[in-house]
Amino acid sequence: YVWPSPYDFLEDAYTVSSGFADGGIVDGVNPCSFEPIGGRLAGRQAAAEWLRLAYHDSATYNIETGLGGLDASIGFETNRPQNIGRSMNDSLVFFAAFQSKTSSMADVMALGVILAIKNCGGPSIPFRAGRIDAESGGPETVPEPQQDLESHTSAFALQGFNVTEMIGLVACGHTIGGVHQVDFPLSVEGAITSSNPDGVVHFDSTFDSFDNRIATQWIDGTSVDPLAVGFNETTNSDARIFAADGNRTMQAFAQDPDFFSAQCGSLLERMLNTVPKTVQLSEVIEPLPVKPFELFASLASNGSLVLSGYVRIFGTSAAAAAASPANMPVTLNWKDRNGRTNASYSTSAVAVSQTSGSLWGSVHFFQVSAAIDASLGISSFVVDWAYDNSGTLTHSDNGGAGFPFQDVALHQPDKSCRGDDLTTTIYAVIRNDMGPVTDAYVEYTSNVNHVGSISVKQVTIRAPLAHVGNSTSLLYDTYNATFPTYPDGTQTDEGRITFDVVAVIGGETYVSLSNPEVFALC
Ligand code: HEM
Repeated sequence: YVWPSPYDFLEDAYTVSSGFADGGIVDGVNPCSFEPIGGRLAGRQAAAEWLRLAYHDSATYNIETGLGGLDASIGFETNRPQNIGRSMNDSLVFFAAFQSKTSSMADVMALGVILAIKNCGGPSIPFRAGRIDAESGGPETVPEPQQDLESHTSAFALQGFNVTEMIGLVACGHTIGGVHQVDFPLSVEGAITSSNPDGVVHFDSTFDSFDNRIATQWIDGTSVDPLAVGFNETTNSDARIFAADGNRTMQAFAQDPDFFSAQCGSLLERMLNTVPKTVQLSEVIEPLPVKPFELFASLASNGSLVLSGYVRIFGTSAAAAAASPANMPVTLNWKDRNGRTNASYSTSAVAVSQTSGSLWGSVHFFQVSAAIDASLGISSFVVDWAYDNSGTLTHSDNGGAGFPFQDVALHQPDKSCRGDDLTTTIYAVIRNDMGPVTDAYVEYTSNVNHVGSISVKQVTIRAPLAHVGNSTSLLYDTYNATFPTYPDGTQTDEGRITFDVVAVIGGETYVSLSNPEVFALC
């Protein structure tokens, strides 16, 4: 895809997993053994909890009706016996922080699982976005360990998975994590200690590695899986499932770790992409090689435009990994508002001193700060860059047309502020030399409790921008809008707040997209 896109936030979170501009999701599952709630719950494993959560959410799918699947309906289902334990709500609370106008809970869950599995040494699962959160719970179709093989086979068939695929999915799910005595006393006993307060018994000896150990131990008779060799025959559902095809699938997994990894990759991809039939998923989202990050233009006190923010460069090559950002030439060349280029429409971006990490390659950030003559303006830019000073420059033009950039409706972040009375005031400047401004407003998206679920849902309000007067430039007028930070009173601090600044002039709409929440006090 090309920038800007509604998927930019998810792409950022997918791509950057540590350091500067850290997306923040991987921090919840790094290392793979990491306990939830910032490492405070001994014996529990966030990565495993996320994967179980996503499975239980997707398990409401019905292939005959095309309803259910990964739609965050799990938020309304956590009080069911099938979903026993604190883990599901803990995971949902973690994910809620990443919900926004452009990232549903179901998308964040899918992304979380993909990042967690990769970080645990598992396969690279392609990520698609576009899931829509359900408004209520789904049917009670999550399999339970005391059920017989026939029930499990038909439950998986209803979700669209045959017997071989059921064996695969269960083995891929049960290669990390384990069973907790506090929640499953019929399957685990004598495991609770002071350092293991929930009494977890892992499925295999490498619970913190997404590997084929679950299969090798099952095949060579050293399995420790409480749902396979547990004291209670009735709840040994893994044993019944693993042997459902005479152990053929488990044997193949045990023999070939690459086969296991590849099968898990494609089965889990299908599981995560099991969505209600009305939902259209996006194309696969992969890191863009060059992408702006938090790049915006505003009007300075001397009347010139200032372009500020960052450019991100991502690559998977050895050169990308070896590059030292301080030695990378990165130049941003823009076109003025009439589409013209000029040698002086250029600025060097400076390497950000803090490094960044990605699970998928190497990622480097460069800071942009350029004054632009307001009368000339800007309409798009390209980035010319190389991994070292002697290298030939790569010309990145965002798929051909350059990175589009409008200079008509600009948020003024240094003026916008929050009142003590929980109001937010957004300041903007809008060009005054293009004809009458027929409409101007802020579209502000915040989060309200999703009653019945611990996740949140988004509410967007439109606040008209009122004309205030002049600005520091003869070419721009100042506008502002004041509205409640939590517009309908039931807002929560969870989830991300973003807003767009919009101006309509001569039938054209100009938007300053996805500005971050305002915290400065008035
Ligand atoms: C017949 C099908 C299945 C049954 C009966 C079953 C049952 C269970 C049970 C009883 C637990 C223990 C939960 C706890 O103590 O917190 C568990 C854990 C887990 N399950 Fe399954 N499961 C099934 C299929 C799957 C599938 C298909 C996946 C994913 C693809 C999956 C992923 C997990 C994970 C990751 C854990 C570990 C959770 C943790 O350590 O907190 N399960 N499962």
